[in-house]
Amino acid sequence: MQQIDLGLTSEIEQIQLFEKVDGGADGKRSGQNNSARLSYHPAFITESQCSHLFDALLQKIQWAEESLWIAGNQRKVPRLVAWYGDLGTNYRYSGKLHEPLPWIDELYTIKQKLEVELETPFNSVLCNLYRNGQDSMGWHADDEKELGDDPFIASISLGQPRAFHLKHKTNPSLRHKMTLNSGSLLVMQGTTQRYWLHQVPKEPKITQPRINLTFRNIIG
Ligand SMILES: O=C(O)CCC(=O)C(=O)O
Ligand SMILES: [Fe+2]
Repeated sequence: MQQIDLGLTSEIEQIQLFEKVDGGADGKRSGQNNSARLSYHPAFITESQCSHLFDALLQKIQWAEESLWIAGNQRKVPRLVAWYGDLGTNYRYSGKLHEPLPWIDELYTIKQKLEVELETPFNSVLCNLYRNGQDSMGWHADDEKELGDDPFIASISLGQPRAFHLKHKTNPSLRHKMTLNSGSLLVMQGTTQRYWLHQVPKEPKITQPRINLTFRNIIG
């Protein structure tokens, strides 16, 4: 495996945390798992590495255009996507089951760094390319059954900073907005996917591309 230096881990900083906002924990869960926790590490990948990594991923990832059938009409998904992972980590998105592409060095290196820093395993990554501000991802939760209960998701952003919104599934007064900068890591854990939705809204004025990598652990 090619070694890629992703920079100093001492720069990691936790600045955001949702705690005990759900009010809906089922009695089986206790302690930390009861909360929807979000932590943001603004410089997980150093600035000097970001542009090199962005260019490599833009070129090497097998970006694909997906379509969705909505009420009998075929609609293009407004971004390019690719799914990488260990053999067998099949994942359903855009209404289709996807088999993983084999790891490329850059993605594998980030996966290993995340596993060390966050002390949790990842066996796959969903890659999204937002070509400009017309590309987006609508409200959803990463709550597919393949991810198990309360999945731990590590989201790396490179390139154009984009807005990231969260809203509680049933309490509309609970909302959170943030910007995901280049080189940042956003960790979503606890009950985030159970009680919250997230989106990357369109920002029509934006002309520059962004790559987002969400590392996941597919179970079984
Ligand atoms: O692009 C992002 O920041 C979010 C991506 C996302 O929510 C997903 O891949 O499920
Ligand atoms: Fe998501």
